[in-house]
Amino acid sequence: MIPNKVNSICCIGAGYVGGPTMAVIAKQCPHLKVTVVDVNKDRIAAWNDECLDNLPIYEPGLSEVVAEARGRNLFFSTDIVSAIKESQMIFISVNTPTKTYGVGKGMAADLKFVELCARQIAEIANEDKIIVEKSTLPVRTAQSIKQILSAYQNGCQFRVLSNPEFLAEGTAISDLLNADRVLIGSEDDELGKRAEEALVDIYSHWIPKERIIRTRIWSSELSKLTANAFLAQRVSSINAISALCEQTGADVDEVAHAIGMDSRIGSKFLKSSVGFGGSCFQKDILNLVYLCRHFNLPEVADYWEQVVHLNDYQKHRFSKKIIDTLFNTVSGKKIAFLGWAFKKNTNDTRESASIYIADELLQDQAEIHIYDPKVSEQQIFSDLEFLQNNRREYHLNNTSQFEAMSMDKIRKLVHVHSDPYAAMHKAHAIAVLTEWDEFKTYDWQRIYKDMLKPAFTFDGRNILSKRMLDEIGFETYNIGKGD
Ligand SMILES: NC(=O)c1ccc[n+]([C@@H]2O[C@H](COP(=O)([O-])OP(=O)(O)OC[C@H]3O[C@@H](n4cnc5c(N)ncnc54)[C@H](O)[C@@H]3O)[C@@H](O)[C@H]2O)c1
Ligand SMILES: O=c1ccn([C@@H]2O[C@H](COP(=O)(O)OP(=O)(O)O[C@H]3O[C@H](CO)[C@@H](O)[C@H](O)[C@H]3O)[C@@H](O)[C@H]2O)c(=O)[nH]1
Repeated sequence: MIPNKVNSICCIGAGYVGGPTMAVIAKQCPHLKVTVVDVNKDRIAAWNDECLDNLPIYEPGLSEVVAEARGRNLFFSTDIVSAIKESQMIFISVNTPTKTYGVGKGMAADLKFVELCARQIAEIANEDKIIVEKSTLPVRTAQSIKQILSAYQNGCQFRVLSNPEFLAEGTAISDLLNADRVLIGSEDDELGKRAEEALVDIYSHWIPKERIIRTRIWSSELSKLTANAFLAQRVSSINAISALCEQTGADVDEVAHAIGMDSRIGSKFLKSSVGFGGSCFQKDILNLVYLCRHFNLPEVADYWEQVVHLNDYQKHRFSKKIIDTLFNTVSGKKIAFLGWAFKKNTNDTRESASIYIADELLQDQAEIHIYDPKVSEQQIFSDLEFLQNNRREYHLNNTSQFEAMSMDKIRKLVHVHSDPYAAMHKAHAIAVLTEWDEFKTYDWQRIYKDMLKPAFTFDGRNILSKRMLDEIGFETYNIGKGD
Protein backbone atom coordinates (compact mmCIF):
# COMPACT_ATOMS: atom_id res chain seq x y z
CA MET A 1 0.00 0.00 0.00
CA ILE A 2 1.24 3.49 -0.81
CA PRO A 3 1.89 5.07 2.64
CA ASN A 4 0.42 8.44 3.63
CA LYS A 5 3.27 9.03 6.09
CA VAL A 6 6.86 7.89 5.65
CA ASN A 7 9.89 7.43 7.89
CA SER A 8 12.63 6.72 5.34
CA ILE A 9 13.39 8.63 2.16
CA CYS A 10 16.24 8.71 -0.29
CA CYS A 11 17.35 11.06 -3.01
CA ILE A 12 19.14 9.98 -6.19
CA GLY A 13 21.53 12.77 -7.13
CA ALA A 14 23.78 14.53 -4.58
CA GLY A 15 24.20 17.75 -6.54
CA TYR A 16 23.32 21.41 -6.00
CA VAL A 17 19.68 20.47 -5.41
CA GLY A 18 19.79 16.96 -3.89
CA GLY A 19 22.47 17.81 -1.29
CA PRO A 20 21.07 21.03 0.22
CA THR A 21 17.41 19.99 -0.12
CA MET A 22 17.88 16.70 1.69
CA ALA A 23 20.13 18.30 4.31
CA VAL A 24 17.34 20.76 5.14
CA ILE A 25 14.66 18.03 5.22
CA ALA A 26 16.89 16.01 7.58
CA LYS A 27 17.45 19.04 9.79
CA GLN A 28 13.74 19.87 10.02
CA CYS A 29 12.56 16.24 10.37
CA PRO A 30 14.94 14.48 12.79
CA HIS A 31 12.58 11.45 12.92
CA LEU A 32 13.07 10.82 9.19
CA LYS A 33 15.98 8.76 7.82
CA VAL A 34 17.32 10.64 4.79
CA THR A 35 19.86 8.99 2.46
CA VAL A 36 21.40 10.82 -0.48
CA VAL A 37 22.98 8.61 -3.15
CA ASP A 38 25.01 9.31 -6.25
CA VAL A 39 27.06 7.41 -8.83
CA ASN A 40 29.84 9.95 -8.40
CA LYS A 41 32.10 8.48 -5.69
CA ASP A 42 34.19 11.63 -5.33
CA ARG A 43 31.12 13.74 -4.74
CA ILE A 44 29.83 11.38 -2.06
CA ALA A 45 33.27 11.26 -0.42
CA ALA A 46 33.27 15.07 -0.33
CA TRP A 47 29.79 15.13 1.27
CA ASN A 48 31.16 12.72 3.92
CA ASP A 49 34.42 14.65 4.45
CA GLU A 50 35.06 15.40 8.10
CA CYS A 51 36.29 18.85 7.17
CA LEU A 52 33.15 20.79 6.30
CA ASP A 53 35.17 23.17 4.10
CA ASN A 54 35.52 20.30 1.66
CA LEU A 55 31.80 19.81 0.95
CA PRO A 56 31.35 19.63 -2.85
CA ILE A 57 29.12 22.71 -2.92
CA TYR A 58 29.65 26.14 -1.47
CA GLU A 59 26.41 27.59 -0.08
CA PRO A 60 26.13 29.99 2.87
CA GLY A 61 24.76 28.06 5.88
CA LEU A 62 25.06 24.62 4.27
CA SER A 63 27.95 23.32 6.37
CA GLU A 64 26.09 24.15 9.61
CA VAL A 65 23.02 22.19 8.47
CA VAL A 66 25.16 19.22 7.37
CA ALA A 67 27.09 19.32 10.65
CA GLU A 68 23.82 19.10 12.59
CA ALA A 69 22.17 16.26 10.68
CA ARG A 70 24.93 14.16 9.11
CA GLY A 71 25.37 10.81 10.86
CA ARG A 72 22.17 11.43 12.89
CA ASN A 73 19.49 11.03 10.22
CA LEU A 74 21.32 12.26 7.11
CA PHE A 75 23.54 9.86 5.17
CA PHE A 76 25.50 10.15 1.93
CA SER A 77 26.26 6.94 0.08
CA THR A 78 27.06 5.31 -3.26
CA ASP A 79 24.96 2.25 -2.35
CA ILE A 80 21.99 3.12 -4.55
CA VAL A 81 20.48 -0.38 -4.43
CA SER A 82 20.13 -0.46 -0.63
CA ALA A 83 18.83 3.11 -0.52
CA ILE A 84 16.07 2.31 -3.03
CA LYS A 85 15.12 -0.90 -1.19
CA GLU A 86 14.96 0.72 2.22
CA SER A 87 13.15 3.95 1.32
CA GLN A 88 9.40 4.45 1.10
CA MET A 89 9.80 7.65 -0.89
CA ILE A 90 12.46 8.23 -3.57
CA PHE A 91 13.35 11.68 -4.87
CA ILE A 92 14.91 11.89 -8.32
CA SER A 93 17.24 14.88 -8.36
CA VAL A 94 19.60 14.05 -11.19
CA ASN A 95 20.81 16.49 -13.83
CA THR A 96 18.64 17.16 -16.88
CA PRO A 97 20.97 19.10 -19.19
CA THR A 98 20.21 20.31 -22.70
CA LYS A 99 20.72 17.52 -25.23
CA THR A 100 24.05 17.78 -27.07
CA TYR A 101 23.26 15.14 -29.69
CA GLY A 102 20.54 13.76 -31.96
CA VAL A 103 16.88 14.76 -31.95
CA GLY A 104 16.35 18.03 -30.08
CA LYS A 105 20.10 18.75 -29.92
CA GLY A 106 20.76 22.14 -28.32
CA MET A 107 17.11 22.54 -27.22
CA ALA A 108 15.39 19.56 -25.55
CA ALA A 109 16.15 18.32 -22.03
CA ASP A 110 18.24 15.17 -21.93
CA LEU A 111 16.22 12.80 -19.78
CA LYS A 112 18.52 9.78 -19.97
CA PHE A 113 19.58 10.06 -16.30
CA VAL A 114 15.95 10.30 -15.18
CA GLU A 115 15.03 7.28 -17.27
CA LEU A 116 17.95 5.32 -15.79
CA CYS A 117 16.69 6.12 -12.29
CA ALA A 118 13.16 4.95 -13.15
CA ARG A 119 14.49 1.67 -14.57
CA GLN A 120 16.74 1.12 -11.57
CA ILE A 121 13.88 1.75 -9.14
CA ALA A 122 11.61 -0.64 -11.05
CA GLU A 123 14.29 -3.35 -11.02
CA ILE A 124 15.15 -3.05 -7.35
CA ALA A 125 11.89 -2.13 -5.60
CA ASN A 126 10.38 -4.91 -3.51
CA GLU A 127 7.48 -2.94 -2.04
CA ASP A 128 5.22 0.01 -2.97
CA LYS A 129 7.09 3.31 -3.41
CA ILE A 130 6.40 6.99 -3.89
CA ILE A 131 8.58 8.55 -6.59
CA VAL A 132 9.13 12.30 -6.40
CA GLU A 133 10.31 14.28 -9.43
CA LYS A 134 12.67 16.88 -7.96
CA SER A 135 14.62 17.46 -11.18
CA THR A 136 13.22 20.06 -13.57
CA LEU A 137 11.40 18.14 -16.29
CA PRO A 138 9.35 18.76 -19.41
CA VAL A 139 5.61 18.65 -18.84
CA ARG A 140 4.24 15.09 -19.00
CA THR A 141 7.50 13.39 -17.95
CA ALA A 142 5.65 11.76 -15.05
CA GLN A 143 3.74 9.75 -17.64
CA SER A 144 6.98 8.36 -19.09
CA ILE A 145 8.28 7.52 -15.61
CA LYS A 146 5.01 5.71 -14.81
CA GLN A 147 5.15 3.81 -18.06
CA ILE A 148 8.65 2.53 -17.27
CA LEU A 149 7.75 1.66 -13.67
CA SER A 150 4.62 -0.27 -14.62
CA ALA A 151 6.27 -2.08 -17.54
CA TYR A 152 8.44 -4.06 -15.10
CA GLN A 153 5.35 -5.70 -13.52
CA ASN A 154 7.19 -6.51 -10.30
CA GLY A 155 4.01 -6.55 -8.21
CA CYS A 156 4.72 -3.18 -6.59
CA GLN A 157 2.54 -0.10 -6.82
CA PHE A 158 4.13 3.25 -7.64
CA ARG A 159 2.78 6.78 -7.46
CA VAL A 160 4.68 9.66 -9.06
CA LEU A 161 4.61 13.17 -7.58
CA SER A 162 5.99 16.33 -9.11
CA ASN A 163 7.73 18.53 -6.55
CA PRO A 164 9.93 20.99 -8.44
CA GLU A 165 12.61 22.89 -6.58
CA PHE A 166 12.70 26.70 -6.65
CA LEU A 167 15.86 27.36 -4.62
CA ALA A 168 18.39 29.77 -6.10
CA GLU A 169 22.09 29.10 -5.67
CA GLY A 170 23.87 31.32 -3.18
CA THR A 171 20.70 31.49 -1.07
CA ALA A 172 19.73 27.80 -1.17
CA ILE A 173 19.49 27.23 2.57
CA SER A 174 17.38 30.29 3.36
CA ASP A 175 15.23 29.59 0.27
CA LEU A 176 14.62 26.05 1.51
CA LEU A 177 13.93 27.09 5.10
CA ASN A 178 11.64 29.99 4.13
CA ALA A 179 10.24 28.85 0.80
CA ASP A 180 7.73 31.23 -0.85
CA ARG A 181 5.84 28.09 -1.71
CA VAL A 182 6.22 24.33 -2.05
CA LEU A 183 4.52 22.88 -5.10
CA ILE A 184 3.22 19.32 -5.20
CA GLY A 185 1.52 17.85 -8.24
CA SER A 186 -0.10 14.46 -7.88
CA GLU A 187 -2.10 11.86 -9.75
CA ASP A 188 -5.81 12.21 -9.29
CA ASP A 189 -6.66 8.88 -7.62
CA GLU A 190 -6.78 7.55 -4.06
CA LEU A 191 -3.19 6.30 -4.05
CA GLY A 192 -2.00 9.51 -5.67
CA LYS A 193 -3.64 11.47 -2.86
CA ARG A 194 -2.06 9.22 -0.20
CA ALA A 195 1.35 9.88 -1.78
CA GLU A 196 0.61 13.60 -1.79
CA GLU A 197 -0.31 13.47 1.93
CA ALA A 198 2.99 11.77 2.74
CA LEU A 199 4.99 14.56 1.05
CA VAL A 200 2.83 17.32 2.55
CA ASP A 201 3.48 15.72 5.95
CA ILE A 202 7.25 16.15 5.50
CA TYR A 203 7.11 19.81 4.44
CA SER A 204 4.52 20.64 7.11
CA HIS A 205 7.27 20.33 9.71
CA TRP A 206 8.42 23.83 8.79
CA ILE A 207 6.45 25.22 5.85
CA PRO A 208 3.10 26.87 6.73
CA LYS A 209 0.18 24.87 5.27
CA GLU A 210 -1.04 27.79 3.13
CA ARG A 211 2.30 27.85 1.32
CA ILE A 212 2.02 24.23 0.24
CA ILE A 213 0.29 24.27 -3.13
CA ARG A 214 -1.35 21.09 -4.46
CA THR A 215 -2.01 20.88 -8.19
CA ARG A 216 -2.48 18.44 -11.02
CA ILE A 217 0.80 16.81 -11.91
CA TRP A 218 1.03 18.48 -15.34
CA SER A 219 0.45 21.94 -13.87
CA SER A 220 3.24 21.37 -11.38
CA GLU A 221 5.72 20.26 -14.04
CA LEU A 222 4.84 23.21 -16.29
CA SER A 223 4.92 25.74 -13.43
CA LYS A 224 8.62 25.12 -12.88
CA LEU A 225 9.56 25.85 -16.51
CA THR A 226 7.22 28.84 -16.50
CA ALA A 227 8.67 30.32 -13.30
CA ASN A 228 12.19 30.21 -14.72
CA ALA A 229 11.02 31.62 -18.07
CA PHE A 230 9.34 34.58 -16.32
CA LEU A 231 12.39 35.25 -14.12
CA ALA A 232 14.83 35.09 -17.02
CA GLN A 233 12.49 37.25 -19.10
CA ARG A 234 12.73 40.01 -16.49
CA VAL A 235 16.52 39.94 -16.67
CA SER A 236 16.47 40.02 -20.49
CA SER A 237 13.89 42.83 -20.42
CA ILE A 238 16.02 45.07 -18.20
CA ASN A 239 19.15 44.13 -20.15
CA ALA A 240 17.39 45.16 -23.38
CA ILE A 241 16.64 48.52 -21.77
CA SER A 242 20.28 48.80 -20.62
CA ALA A 243 21.39 48.97 -24.27
CA LEU A 244 18.92 51.80 -24.89
CA CYS A 245 20.07 53.61 -21.73
CA GLU A 246 23.64 53.65 -23.02
CA GLN A 247 22.52 55.28 -26.27
CA THR A 248 20.28 57.87 -24.65
CA GLY A 249 22.05 58.97 -21.48
CA ALA A 250 19.57 57.26 -19.15
CA ASP A 251 20.73 55.15 -16.19
CA VAL A 252 19.38 51.59 -16.05
CA ASP A 253 19.54 51.39 -12.25
CA GLU A 254 17.40 54.55 -12.02
CA VAL A 255 14.94 53.16 -14.57
CA ALA A 256 14.76 49.83 -12.71
CA HIS A 257 14.14 51.62 -9.43
CA ALA A 258 11.44 53.82 -10.96
CA ILE A 259 9.51 50.96 -12.58
CA GLY A 260 10.07 48.60 -9.64
CA MET A 261 8.19 51.00 -7.33
CA ASP A 262 5.04 50.10 -9.25
CA SER A 263 3.65 47.32 -7.11
CA ARG A 264 2.35 45.59 -10.23
CA ILE A 265 5.90 45.28 -11.54
CA GLY A 266 7.79 44.85 -8.26
CA SER A 267 11.45 45.62 -7.58
CA LYS A 268 13.07 42.18 -7.58
CA PHE A 269 15.01 40.65 -10.45
CA LEU A 270 15.55 43.92 -12.28
CA LYS A 271 19.32 44.16 -11.95
CA SER A 272 20.90 44.70 -15.31
CA SER A 273 23.98 42.55 -15.83
CA VAL A 274 26.42 41.07 -18.24
CA GLY A 275 23.79 38.41 -18.95
CA PHE A 276 22.19 35.67 -16.88
CA GLY A 277 24.04 32.40 -16.35
CA GLY A 278 23.53 29.30 -14.25
CA SER A 279 22.54 25.79 -15.09
CA CYS A 280 18.80 26.48 -15.24
CA PHE A 281 17.51 29.55 -17.07
CA GLN A 282 18.82 28.89 -20.55
CA LYS A 283 18.28 25.14 -20.35
CA ASP A 284 14.71 25.47 -19.08
CA ILE A 285 13.68 28.12 -21.60
CA LEU A 286 15.11 26.10 -24.48
CA ASN A 287 13.21 23.13 -23.14
CA LEU A 288 10.02 25.22 -23.09
CA VAL A 289 10.70 26.43 -26.64
CA TYR A 290 11.22 22.84 -27.77
CA LEU A 291 7.94 21.78 -26.16
CA CYS A 292 6.05 24.64 -27.83
CA ARG A 293 7.43 23.66 -31.25
CA HIS A 294 6.56 20.03 -30.52
CA PHE A 295 2.97 21.05 -29.80
CA ASN A 296 2.94 23.17 -32.98
CA LEU A 297 2.93 26.56 -31.27
CA PRO A 298 5.66 28.37 -33.24
CA GLU A 299 4.63 31.91 -32.18
CA VAL A 300 4.82 30.94 -28.51
CA ALA A 301 8.17 29.23 -29.08
CA ASP A 302 9.63 32.29 -30.84
CA TYR A 303 8.41 34.57 -28.06
CA TRP A 304 10.32 32.68 -25.35
CA GLU A 305 13.36 31.98 -27.49
CA GLN A 306 13.92 35.72 -27.75
CA VAL A 307 14.74 35.78 -24.01
CA VAL A 308 17.79 33.58 -24.71
CA HIS A 309 18.75 35.51 -27.85
CA LEU A 310 18.71 38.77 -25.94
CA ASN A 311 20.92 37.19 -23.27
CA ASP A 312 23.45 36.13 -25.90
CA TYR A 313 23.32 39.64 -27.31
CA GLN A 314 24.06 41.12 -23.88
CA LYS A 315 27.15 38.93 -23.37
CA HIS A 316 28.39 39.71 -26.88
CA ARG A 317 27.72 43.43 -26.43
CA PHE A 318 29.94 43.42 -23.34
CA SER A 319 32.92 41.69 -24.95
CA LYS A 320 32.59 43.85 -28.06
CA LYS A 321 32.57 46.95 -25.86
CA ILE A 322 35.87 45.86 -24.30
CA ILE A 323 37.47 45.23 -27.70
CA ASP A 324 36.11 48.47 -29.23
CA THR A 325 37.20 50.57 -26.27
CA LEU A 326 40.69 49.10 -26.22
CA PHE A 327 41.29 50.62 -29.66
CA ASN A 328 39.70 47.78 -31.59
CA THR A 329 42.03 45.01 -30.48
CA VAL A 330 42.87 43.19 -27.27
CA SER A 331 45.64 41.14 -28.85
CA GLY A 332 48.47 40.74 -26.34
CA LYS A 333 46.63 42.92 -23.81
CA LYS A 334 46.11 41.87 -20.23
CA ILE A 335 42.46 41.82 -19.19
CA ALA A 336 41.74 41.04 -15.52
CA PHE A 337 38.49 39.23 -14.75
CA LEU A 338 36.97 39.77 -11.32
CA GLY A 339 34.66 36.81 -10.89
CA TRP A 340 34.01 33.63 -12.81
CA ALA A 341 30.97 32.14 -10.96
CA PHE A 342 27.57 32.84 -12.56
CA LYS A 343 26.52 34.84 -9.48
CA LYS A 344 27.93 35.64 -6.05
CA ASN A 345 28.01 33.24 -3.09
CA THR A 346 28.32 30.09 -5.19
CA ASN A 347 31.18 28.12 -6.70
CA ASP A 348 28.93 27.07 -9.59
CA THR A 349 30.10 28.26 -13.01
CA ARG A 350 27.66 26.51 -15.31
CA GLU A 351 26.69 28.78 -18.23
CA SER A 352 28.42 31.70 -16.52
CA ALA A 353 28.59 34.77 -18.75
CA SER A 354 32.35 34.92 -17.97
CA ILE A 355 32.97 31.78 -20.03
CA TYR A 356 31.51 33.31 -23.19
CA ILE A 357 33.13 36.68 -22.65
CA ALA A 358 36.53 35.04 -22.09
CA ASP A 359 36.03 33.00 -25.24
CA GLU A 360 35.29 36.03 -27.36
CA LEU A 361 38.30 37.93 -25.97
CA LEU A 362 40.55 34.90 -26.48
CA GLN A 363 39.51 34.79 -30.12
CA ASP A 364 40.91 38.32 -30.30
CA GLN A 365 44.13 37.00 -28.65
CA ALA A 366 43.69 38.67 -25.25
CA GLU A 367 45.66 37.50 -22.22
CA ILE A 368 43.13 36.86 -19.44
CA HIS A 369 43.93 36.92 -15.72
CA ILE A 370 41.14 35.60 -13.54
CA TYR A 371 40.38 35.90 -9.86
CA ASP A 372 37.30 34.36 -8.22
CA PRO A 373 37.10 33.78 -4.45
CA LYS A 374 35.42 30.37 -4.75
CA VAL A 375 36.12 28.89 -8.20
CA SER A 376 39.13 26.63 -8.73
CA GLU A 377 41.64 26.88 -11.58
CA GLN A 378 40.73 23.36 -12.66
CA GLN A 379 37.07 24.37 -13.00
CA ILE A 380 37.91 27.42 -15.11
CA PHE A 381 39.95 25.38 -17.60
CA SER A 382 37.31 22.68 -17.69
CA ASP A 383 34.64 25.33 -18.52
CA LEU A 384 36.75 26.69 -21.37
CA GLU A 385 37.43 23.21 -22.67
CA PHE A 386 33.75 22.28 -22.54
CA LEU A 387 32.90 25.33 -24.63
CA GLN A 388 35.51 24.48 -27.26
CA ASN A 389 33.94 21.03 -27.62
CA ASN A 390 30.30 22.11 -27.48
CA ARG A 391 29.73 25.23 -29.51
CA ARG A 392 25.99 25.21 -29.95
CA GLU A 393 24.15 26.39 -32.99
CA TYR A 394 21.39 28.24 -31.17
CA HIS A 395 23.78 30.89 -29.89
CA LEU A 396 23.16 34.13 -31.74
CA ASN A 397 26.46 35.65 -30.71
CA ASN A 398 29.66 35.20 -32.63
CA THR A 399 31.01 32.42 -30.46
CA SER A 400 29.18 29.68 -32.35
CA GLN A 401 31.02 30.73 -35.51
CA PHE A 402 34.43 30.70 -33.87
CA GLU A 403 36.93 27.96 -34.51
CA ALA A 404 37.61 25.77 -31.48
CA MET A 405 40.89 26.76 -29.79
CA SER A 406 43.39 24.21 -28.57
CA MET A 407 43.76 23.85 -24.82
CA ASP A 408 47.52 24.43 -25.22
CA LYS A 409 46.79 27.86 -26.63
CA ILE A 410 44.16 28.58 -23.97
CA ARG A 411 46.58 27.60 -21.21
CA LYS A 412 49.14 30.05 -22.61
CA LEU A 413 46.63 32.91 -22.61
CA VAL A 414 44.62 32.27 -19.43
CA HIS A 415 46.06 32.65 -15.94
CA VAL A 416 44.20 32.03 -12.70
CA HIS A 417 45.19 33.90 -9.53
CA SER A 418 44.47 33.44 -5.85
CA ASP A 419 45.33 37.11 -5.15
CA PRO A 420 43.08 39.68 -6.87
CA TYR A 421 45.81 42.34 -6.86
CA ALA A 422 48.13 39.98 -8.74
CA ALA A 423 45.38 39.40 -11.34
CA MET A 424 45.09 43.17 -11.90
CA HIS A 425 48.84 43.95 -11.80
CA LYS A 426 49.85 45.82 -14.98
CA ALA A 427 46.48 45.09 -16.57
CA HIS A 428 45.14 47.13 -19.49
CA ALA A 429 41.57 46.63 -18.30
CA ILE A 430 39.44 45.08 -15.55
CA ALA A 431 36.12 43.36 -16.22
CA VAL A 432 33.77 42.80 -13.26
CA LEU A 433 31.77 39.69 -14.11
CA THR A 434 30.42 38.42 -10.79
CA GLU A 435 28.93 40.66 -8.10
CA TRP A 436 31.06 39.34 -5.18
CA ASP A 437 30.81 41.83 -2.29
CA GLU A 438 34.56 41.77 -1.64
CA PHE A 439 35.26 43.55 -4.95
CA LYS A 440 33.71 46.70 -3.51
CA THR A 441 36.17 46.70 -0.60
CA TYR A 442 39.38 46.66 -2.66
CA ASP A 443 41.93 49.49 -2.57
CA TRP A 444 41.04 51.00 -5.94
CA GLN A 445 43.68 53.75 -5.64
CA ARG A 446 46.37 51.07 -5.36
CA ILE A 447 44.88 49.11 -8.27
CA TYR A 448 44.84 52.24 -10.46
CA LYS A 449 48.50 53.00 -9.71
CA ASP A 450 49.46 49.45 -10.59
CA MET A 451 47.68 49.33 -13.98
CA LEU A 452 48.72 50.42 -17.45
CA LYS A 453 47.22 53.77 -18.53
CA PRO A 454 44.64 54.57 -19.65
CA ALA A 455 43.25 52.21 -16.98
CA PHE A 456 39.88 50.83 -18.07
CA THR A 457 37.16 49.24 -15.94
CA PHE A 458 34.16 47.45 -17.41
CA ASP A 459 31.63 46.85 -14.65
CA GLY A 460 29.26 44.15 -15.89
CA ARG A 461 27.40 44.14 -12.58
CA ASN A 462 27.27 47.83 -11.68
CA ILE A 463 28.63 47.16 -8.20
CA LEU A 464 31.54 49.63 -8.17
CA SER A 465 30.92 53.34 -7.64
CA LYS A 466 31.40 54.95 -11.06
CA ARG A 467 31.94 58.32 -9.42
CA MET A 468 34.71 56.94 -7.17
CA LEU A 469 36.46 55.26 -10.12
CA ASP A 470 36.11 58.37 -12.32
CA GLU A 471 37.62 60.52 -9.56
CA ILE A 472 40.60 58.17 -9.21
CA GLY A 473 41.23 58.47 -12.95
CA PHE A 474 39.83 55.24 -14.40
CA GLU A 475 38.13 55.17 -17.80
CA THR A 476 34.87 53.53 -16.77
CA TYR A 477 32.17 51.64 -18.58
CA ASN A 478 29.06 50.47 -16.74
CA ILE A 479 26.23 48.37 -18.11
CA GLY A 480 23.27 50.59 -18.94
CA LYS A 481 24.78 53.94 -17.96
CA GLY A 482 24.89 56.49 -20.73
CA ASP A 483 26.95 59.68 -20.60
N1 LIG B 1 21.03 24.00 -9.48
C1 LIG B 1 19.92 24.60 -9.10
O1 LIG B 1 19.94 25.67 -8.51
C2 LIG B 1 18.57 23.99 -9.38
C3 LIG B 1 17.44 24.52 -8.76
C4 LIG B 1 16.20 23.95 -9.01
C5 LIG B 1 16.11 22.84 -9.83
N2 LIG B 1 17.21 22.32 -10.42
C6 LIG B 1 17.07 21.10 -11.22
O2 LIG B 1 17.44 19.99 -10.38
C7 LIG B 1 18.08 18.96 -11.15
C8 LIG B 1 19.45 18.67 -10.57
O3 LIG B 1 20.24 19.84 -10.67
P1 LIG B 1 21.64 19.98 -9.92
O4 LIG B 1 22.08 21.37 -10.12
O5 LIG B 1 21.51 19.44 -8.54
O6 LIG B 1 22.53 18.96 -10.79
P2 LIG B 1 23.97 18.39 -10.43
O7 LIG B 1 24.63 18.08 -11.72
O8 LIG B 1 24.65 19.28 -9.45
O9 LIG B 1 23.67 17.02 -9.65
C9 LIG B 1 23.10 15.90 -10.25
C10 LIG B 1 23.75 14.65 -9.66
O10 LIG B 1 23.04 13.51 -10.12
C11 LIG B 1 23.97 12.44 -10.25
N3 LIG B 1 23.41 11.39 -11.10
C12 LIG B 1 23.09 11.46 -12.41
N4 LIG B 1 22.54 10.30 -12.82
C13 LIG B 1 22.53 9.48 -11.75
C14 LIG B 1 22.08 8.15 -11.54
N5 LIG B 1 21.51 7.45 -12.53
N6 LIG B 1 22.21 7.60 -10.32
C15 LIG B 1 22.78 8.31 -9.32
N7 LIG B 1 23.21 9.58 -9.45
C16 LIG B 1 23.08 10.16 -10.65
C17 LIG B 1 25.21 13.12 -10.82
O11 LIG B 1 26.36 12.33 -10.60
C18 LIG B 1 25.21 14.46 -10.07
O12 LIG B 1 26.03 14.41 -8.92
C19 LIG B 1 18.09 19.49 -12.59
O13 LIG B 1 16.96 18.99 -13.25
C20 LIG B 1 17.97 20.99 -12.42
O14 LIG B 1 17.38 21.61 -13.54
C21 LIG B 1 18.45 22.86 -10.20
O1 LIG C 1 18.13 40.88 -11.39
C1 LIG C 1 18.83 39.92 -11.73
C2 LIG C 1 18.70 38.62 -11.18
C3 LIG C 1 19.52 37.61 -11.63
N1 LIG C 1 20.45 37.85 -12.59
C4 LIG C 1 21.32 36.75 -13.06
O2 LIG C 1 20.49 35.66 -13.40
C5 LIG C 1 21.18 34.43 -13.17
C6 LIG C 1 20.33 33.49 -12.32
O3 LIG C 1 20.23 34.02 -11.02
P1 LIG C 1 19.29 33.36 -9.91
O4 LIG C 1 17.96 33.16 -10.47
O5 LIG C 1 19.38 34.21 -8.71
O6 LIG C 1 20.05 31.99 -9.60
P2 LIG C 1 19.74 30.45 -9.96
O7 LIG C 1 20.43 29.64 -8.96
O8 LIG C 1 20.02 30.23 -11.40
O9 LIG C 1 18.17 30.28 -9.69
C7 LIG C 1 17.19 30.22 -10.73
O10 LIG C 1 17.14 28.93 -11.29
C8 LIG C 1 16.85 27.89 -10.32
C9 LIG C 1 16.96 26.58 -11.05
O11 LIG C 1 15.82 26.19 -11.71
C10 LIG C 1 15.48 28.15 -9.73
O12 LIG C 1 15.17 27.13 -8.79
C11 LIG C 1 15.46 29.52 -9.07
O13 LIG C 1 14.15 29.80 -8.56
C12 LIG C 1 15.85 30.57 -10.10
O14 LIG C 1 15.94 31.86 -9.48
C13 LIG C 1 22.51 34.82 -12.52
O15 LIG C 1 23.53 34.84 -13.49
C14 LIG C 1 22.26 36.22 -12.00
O16 LIG C 1 23.43 36.99 -11.91
C15 LIG C 1 20.59 39.12 -13.14
O17 LIG C 1 21.42 39.34 -14.02
N2 LIG C 1 19.77 40.12 -12.69
